[in-house]
Amino acid sequence: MTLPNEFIEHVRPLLDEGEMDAFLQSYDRPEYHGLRFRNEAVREKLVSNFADEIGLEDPVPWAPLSYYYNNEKRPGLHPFHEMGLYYIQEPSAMGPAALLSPNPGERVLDLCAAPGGKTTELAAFLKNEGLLVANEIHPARAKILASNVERMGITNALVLNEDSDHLAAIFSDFFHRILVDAPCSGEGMFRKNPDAIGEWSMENVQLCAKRQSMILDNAASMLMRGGTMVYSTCTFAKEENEDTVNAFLSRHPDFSLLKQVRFWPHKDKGEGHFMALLQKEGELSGLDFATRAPVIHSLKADAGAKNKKKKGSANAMQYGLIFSAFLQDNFTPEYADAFEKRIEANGILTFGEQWYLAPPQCPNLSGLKVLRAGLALGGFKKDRFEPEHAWAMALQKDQVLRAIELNETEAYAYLRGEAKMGLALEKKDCGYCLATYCSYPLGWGKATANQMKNHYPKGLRR
Ligand SMILES: C[S@@+](CC[C@H](N)C(=O)[O-])C[C@H]1O[C@@H](n2cnc3c(N)ncnc32)[C@H](O)[C@@H]1O
Repeated sequence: MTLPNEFIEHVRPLLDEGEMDAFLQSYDRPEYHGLRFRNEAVREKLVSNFADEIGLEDPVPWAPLSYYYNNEKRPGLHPFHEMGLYYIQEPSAMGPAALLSPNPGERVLDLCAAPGGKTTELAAFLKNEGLLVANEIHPARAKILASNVERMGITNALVLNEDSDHLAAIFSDFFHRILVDAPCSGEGMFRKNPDAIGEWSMENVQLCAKRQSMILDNAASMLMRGGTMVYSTCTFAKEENEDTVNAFLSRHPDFSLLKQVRFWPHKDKGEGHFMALLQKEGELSGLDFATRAPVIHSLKADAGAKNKKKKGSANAMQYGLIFSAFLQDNFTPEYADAFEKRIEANGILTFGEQWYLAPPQCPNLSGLKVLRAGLALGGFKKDRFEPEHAWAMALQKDQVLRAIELNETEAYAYLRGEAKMGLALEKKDCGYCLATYCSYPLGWGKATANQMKNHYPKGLRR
């Protein structure tokens, strides 16, 4: 691989004497591939039963639930990937969220989040407890972020499409942990993405450094006293790394640097990455203090209010009843009861006809561009409730009354949008059902006497 001379000379002062050869040679070696499991239970089952099938190799030492894999096995094309059982992620890129390692129940912000590698990793730390705000400024990238959040069955995320500046004006001293995975000149990704070499210039390095400082200042104001923040880039440039951090520390004397880490392609099994762990002085408040007035609609009062005027549409109270009936008809009594309790605690958010189970500690959403707010449950078509794919991805097989287990061929057919034919079901077994493979959800189906109709979203079909 041919690297620009100016880039090589720019990196040289960062390396020890004699290290340059090893650095340059690393560009002619194949890249490392990594994946990260959704949670510990999935990790255990897939490592025990499917390690060969998905090409698992050694664990990635710096990130829980993570493994190198053999790319010839193409785990990104396996149904497990669409089922959100793992996320394909460059191994070094797993470092920043692992360094931040938030605790369940905390309020966490991923400020520059798309496509969602680190968001989904932070979610694994949070175990769906606490609030995860995932923000991305670019609208198309924010949509990809939202779909990855849904694929991974995350129920406590608020996905926003905002400029960091606007968020800073709203969320002052709000988060326990913040990840700033800043836009950068991407030098560390040249081996993985050689096209980026052509876009590299010293002007761009300077431009990125300026933008990073602005984003970091925004993040600083959103962090609670005592909270921690990780700043990360996938570049080598000192201007975007140590210099940015040092300039930040001199502008913010209430912050201290706890740790600074660099990954190098000739020393570590991953691409180039930089991360710094920073802390705001003071004591971290408990997790139980009230968040600012949440805009949460109650199940019975506000839900469906927008539709009240529509001819023939149900009123707010009826929507609540239709939804309760849907819960009773499709889920086990244990799940339905627990879900009603979660509704009482978190509230339901309505966006038009779409219902969401709000994330815990949900902030006031007015004035924010919201793509997802908690768990997308579904919407009302006249007097019927139709569940969202996101809900299926957040379920376990034993929580629903009807699940239809598919074999491998049928699982691939399901992901293409095909129905499963040849069933002979009794009336009680007809209705919404969870299509599963290896006992994990693929998505919704709707069973009639002789077939399961496919409800996999058209936009996701292969
Ligand atoms: C390095 S990428 C993030 C990768 C992501 N954290 C992951 O692990 O998948 C940086 C992202 O920041 C976004 N971005 C740039 N400026 C921003 C700003 N002012 N506020 C929020 N996001 C911004 C870019 O569009 C880009 O998607």
